[in-house]
Amino acid sequence: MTLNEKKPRILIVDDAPENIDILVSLLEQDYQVAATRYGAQALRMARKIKPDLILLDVVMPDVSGYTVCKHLKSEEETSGIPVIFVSALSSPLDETRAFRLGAVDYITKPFNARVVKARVNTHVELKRKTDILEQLVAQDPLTRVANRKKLDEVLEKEWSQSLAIEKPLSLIMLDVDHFKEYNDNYGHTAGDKCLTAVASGISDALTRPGDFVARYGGDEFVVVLFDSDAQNTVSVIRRILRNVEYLCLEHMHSTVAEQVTLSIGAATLVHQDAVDKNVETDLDSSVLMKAADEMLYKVKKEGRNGFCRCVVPVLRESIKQQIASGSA
Ligand SMILES: Nc1nc2c(ncn2[C@@H]2O[C@H](COP(=O)(O)OP(=O)(O)OP(=O)(O)O)[C@@H](O)[C@H]2O)c(=O)[nH]1
Repeated sequence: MTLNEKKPRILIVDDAPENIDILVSLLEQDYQVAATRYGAQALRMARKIKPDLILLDVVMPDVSGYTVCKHLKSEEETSGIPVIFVSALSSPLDETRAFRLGAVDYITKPFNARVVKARVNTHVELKRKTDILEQLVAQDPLTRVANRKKLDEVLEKEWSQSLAIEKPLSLIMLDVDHFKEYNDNYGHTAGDKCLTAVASGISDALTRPGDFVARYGGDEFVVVLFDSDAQNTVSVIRRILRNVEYLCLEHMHSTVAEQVTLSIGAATLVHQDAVDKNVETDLDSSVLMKAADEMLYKVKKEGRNGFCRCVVPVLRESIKQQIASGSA
């Protein structure tokens, strides 16, 4: 491990303080260790600190380890955390139940400290490799922003969330102007560098933790902004345009400017109360892509190097439910 690398995090959950003490002293040299005696608190801590591994007792006074494991595996943000049960229960039935619930290992008490450490090391290493693989699967190898597969996943999730809690959702589609000419004249390697720099310019313009950028393909990028109304979306677009302008990437073969510029189309999903002919009731996330793409096409047609945006109205879910139940 290099100096800058953080130690992996381990959460110990055991109702006996003496067991916690033994495990902490065994692991604290190589890991950041947190501990709790309560199942319910273990769930809260797991969501907050996102440990790389959980050592979980079965019999606890409030919530059993089995229940904790079931909850961990059912929630998206904690389902990937490996769980090793450490328990005095040693029947095959107990062990198989733990594995059925998603545990990666089962250690019976009284345990041998060296064996515990060896098993912990193995599972933490496996988790590290899984994390790397998951990141690679979701990443565009050239620009290191998310890839299209990840975009599909994120958009679907944000779309459902937007409908469920009636928050606006914005999608921005960005395309480098005359990128073919850039490639043809400056070469493919310079083209790659240009795309990487543009991707950084876009990423740097995104300020909130949930803001998301993906390479859609070729010289096209897509940004997804949850809970971002039209006004905030315009601010983000302006920041992106400014960042790319500041890159000062020479493009003497563009008809628009002497440097690399972008054309941008954006669409914002807004939730409305009234049923009128302009307000759609049943839409899916592809409508935002389509609307942003149409706006992008408009900008291209009008001379490039700028942006155009629109609003996609959708009927509030709560109103839809009232209509369905006949109370509206
Ligand atoms: N260097 C590089 N070029 C790529 C990559 N992926 C796609 N391209 C090139 O991107 C160019 C996209 O060209 P077009 O779709 O015609 O777009 P454009 O020239 O920007 O035209 P407008 O969008 O209308 O301004 C093509 O020349 C592709 O070969 C890549 O990963 N690296």
